[in-house]
Amino acid sequence: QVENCKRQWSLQDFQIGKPLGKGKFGSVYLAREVKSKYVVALKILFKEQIEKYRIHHQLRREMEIQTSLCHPNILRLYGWFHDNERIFLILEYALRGELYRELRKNGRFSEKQAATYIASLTHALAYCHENHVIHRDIKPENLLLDHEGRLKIADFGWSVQSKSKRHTMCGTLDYLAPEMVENKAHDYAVDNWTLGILCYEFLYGAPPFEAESQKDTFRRIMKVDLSFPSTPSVSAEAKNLILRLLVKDSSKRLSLQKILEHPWIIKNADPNG
Ligand SMILES: Cn1ncc2ncnc(NCCc3cnc(NC(=O)Nc4cccc(C(F)(F)F)c4)s3)c21
Repeated sequence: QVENCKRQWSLQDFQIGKPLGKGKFGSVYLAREVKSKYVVALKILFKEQIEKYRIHHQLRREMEIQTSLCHPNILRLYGWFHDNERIFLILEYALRGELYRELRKNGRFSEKQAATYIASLTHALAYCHENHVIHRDIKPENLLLDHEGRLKIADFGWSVQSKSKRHTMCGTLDYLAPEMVENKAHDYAVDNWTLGILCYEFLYGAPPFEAESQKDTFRRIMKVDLSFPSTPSVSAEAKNLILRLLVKDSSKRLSLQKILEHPWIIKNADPNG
């Protein structure tokens, strides 16, 4: 009979390899599906943690969202399974790991590399927004690189399927848009703000509103207290793009389409991602 496409996976189907990373709710391991020898990443979450923090609805939403998204710059969630105490996410394996390790290693990226990453992110976010998904938690830790150095957005644990405005407070401090900091209703434009934050961080090596305390970072975000250090020297076009994204009024932020048409992106981004 025809093999049912949504076959039930179990731990016996996989050989577990080296740990790839540790998260708050569980760890990720390299793994290989025994029959096909296909290499994946296996994220292991503990049910008792998921229940304790009452986030099972988020996990269900992530499954729905992630299994419906298919884009070269979005890390695939192939499926999932569970046993008595754990939930396993079967994920696409990104061989070159977390982008922020590259960023910390190099200090910062060249304008060509930064523009290529921003263009890939913009394509992925445009695809998400077309599918009514706001990621809301785009930060270097959630960006992975595959074997060709292509950027993959991962961890939709905080994303939402949104047709209306959202209120949930989430995400790390440095990347929060003003309307999220004020816990106001927010929409897709929060991801545009975050692109501005990341563009700055890729070029200067640190996010623009970094401060000693959370309070100071909040204050700097609310004031859009942005300054460009004299070193490293960054092109005027790059600064122009950052200034067009880090705008407090979310309706005035450059649209994803306009980012792809921006002179700095046209001039510097590698079209092959
Ligand atoms: C480090 N690394 N290196 C190579 C590599 N290749 C692939 N993946 C890696 N890492 C895993 C990336 C992730 C993708 N999707 C995730 N999803 C998630 O973590 N979801 C999640 C977690 C906790 C709570 C909730 C809940 F309940 F709130 F919804 C949801 S994590 C890799």
